[in-house]
Amino acid sequence: MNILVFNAGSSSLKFSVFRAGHEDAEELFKGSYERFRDGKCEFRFRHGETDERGTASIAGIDQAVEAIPAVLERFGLTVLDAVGHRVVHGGARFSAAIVLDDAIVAEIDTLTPLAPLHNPANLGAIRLCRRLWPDVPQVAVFDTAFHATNPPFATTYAVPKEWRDAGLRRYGFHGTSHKYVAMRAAQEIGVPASDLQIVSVHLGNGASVCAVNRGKSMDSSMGMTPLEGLVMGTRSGDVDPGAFGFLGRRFGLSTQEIETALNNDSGLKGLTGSSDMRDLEDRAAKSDLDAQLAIEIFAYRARKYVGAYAAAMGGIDAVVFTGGIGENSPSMRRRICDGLEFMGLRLDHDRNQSVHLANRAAPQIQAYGSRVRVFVTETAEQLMIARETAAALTLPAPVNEEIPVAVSARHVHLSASAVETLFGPGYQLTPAKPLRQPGQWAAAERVALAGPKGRLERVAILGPVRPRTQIEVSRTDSFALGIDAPVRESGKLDGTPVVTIAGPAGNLVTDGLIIAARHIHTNPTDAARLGLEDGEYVDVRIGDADRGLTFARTLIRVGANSFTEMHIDTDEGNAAGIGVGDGEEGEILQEAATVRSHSAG
Ligand SMILES: Nc1ncnc2c1ncn2[C@@H]1O[C@H](COP(=O)(O)OP(=O)(O)O)[C@@H](O)[C@H]1O
Ligand SMILES: CC(=O)OP(=O)(O)O
Ligand SMILES: [Mg+2]
Repeated sequence: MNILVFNAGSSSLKFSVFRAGHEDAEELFKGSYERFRDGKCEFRFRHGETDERGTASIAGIDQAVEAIPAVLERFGLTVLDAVGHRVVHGGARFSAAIVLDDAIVAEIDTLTPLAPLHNPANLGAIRLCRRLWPDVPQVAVFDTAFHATNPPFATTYAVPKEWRDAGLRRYGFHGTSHKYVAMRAAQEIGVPASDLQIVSVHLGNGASVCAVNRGKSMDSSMGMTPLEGLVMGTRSGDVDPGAFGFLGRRFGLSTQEIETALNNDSGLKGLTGSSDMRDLEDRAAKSDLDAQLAIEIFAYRARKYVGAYAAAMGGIDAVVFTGGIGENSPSMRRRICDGLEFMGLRLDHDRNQSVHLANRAAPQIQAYGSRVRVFVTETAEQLMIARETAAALTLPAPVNEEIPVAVSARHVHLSASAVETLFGPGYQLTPAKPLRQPGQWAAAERVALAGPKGRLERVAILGPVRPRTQIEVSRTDSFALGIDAPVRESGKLDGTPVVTIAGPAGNLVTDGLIIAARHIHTNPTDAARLGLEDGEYVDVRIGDADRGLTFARTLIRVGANSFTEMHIDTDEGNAAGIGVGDGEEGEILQEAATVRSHSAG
């Protein structure tokens, strides 16, 4: 599948063409237009061995969008199967990528006032593509989506209820970038992101810092709009909202005028006349005091947020720099890190100076002995957008990961008091056969189950003892017993039916009879490798060509020491044509389901 990706930022238009297969998306072409000034801009096109740079007579991002079809034509990239668009603001409505149609485009349009520097260009690209290629599916990938996990105490402004009810809240942006670079750092460290506390520092023309706490965005410096937080190219970042009153009284400015000035004429541009960090660094080197102060303010604000997010998460393992400035300015990285030694972060100045970022490298630039790691890596917004676009459009496809499947025959887990009732006071079960889940075993003893319709003999007991007795049978078993058992997750036993367990020393009448919901046990390492999270549901394909089945809604249960294995019951095994001890394996299908259900409703 060939996917064209648009990434319109506030100062640049980046676009790529990817070939997406089962493995990953491969970037065939990468282009950019940036440094727009005096009706011109710089472009760069990379395709195979070709690397073209030059100046084009293109005045702004909207015009650059219009120029792209001709560029694609020139490079022979005319076969497109999908288009992925960066959309900066997704509001509260869009927390995942979505396939575009008229209604969705109209909804995105309503968010334009909340991202005035971005959404118009994002929509411009969407409309152009819908006009040029009406039959090619298009997907929007939102900057805000990664921050959907932010807790209410991070997203709520302390303002009147009526305003909050009307939707005044924090969202956060650059999510695609923060997600990618945090994941990239975790990969380099070799520890699942779910075990790490990472501060991601995206410094482009727009800039934000994100607290990625155990793999999830917890907070970020941008707010309801991409204006809050850091000093940016043309944006002020944090200012006292009291400024509105002052500016109204002093200059008679309207809210609209103040908003526009804070978005377009502030930040580095407001401080120096130029929004471009390269200009500022050149000028600062020539002793330009405005440029020097602007650089100091920029670094100081970023450093404050790094410290704040370490405190917010209660720890920090790594800082990752990315974005045009974060990737390319060693002096800015040094200024931000200077003074953070107190929290165990020490930079190695030589490493910081000699960063090379080809081929998605993520070099570490902390000093030996620094407790906090410091990474620099090129952001990969387009790659992420291509992946999400492919996922949103592809039916579940095997990820080539085989998971052992175990068919669990009926069994019971007993409490200590149940063991005594069934086997006599002080009785201890005899571990006879270890199970694949560490520490668990099948006992030598057996019990019988009795219901109004019938009895099941020689039912296995799995040890060790548990706080509560649980009896797991198949639907067929429940018919045999004459008891209607519910499908439940292990441990969720409230309101479950009563059954009689018969042992050599006595009978126990107890609730806890369930049909165990199918599930996959896994551990944090395997979960990270497989892209799984505790509590989520996946589809799994099992079985041979004749009777193979896809089991939908299979629960993921991550345990610190679990052996990765899927558990189904005998009815499910029979249906898929596999039996106990068959050594069958299942394939997890990609979790496109959540994304697809969005586009349906
Ligand atoms: N070599 C460099 N040194 C310092 N700053 C740089 C360098 N290269 C790019 N930048 C800065 O990166 C910023 C643009 O970042 P980028 O991520 O490309 O922008 P956008 O937010 O539009 O995607 C500009 O301020 C630019 O000056
Ligand atoms: C959200 C945002 O500010 O994006 P960019 O940095 O691309 O302008
Ligand atoms: Mg950007």
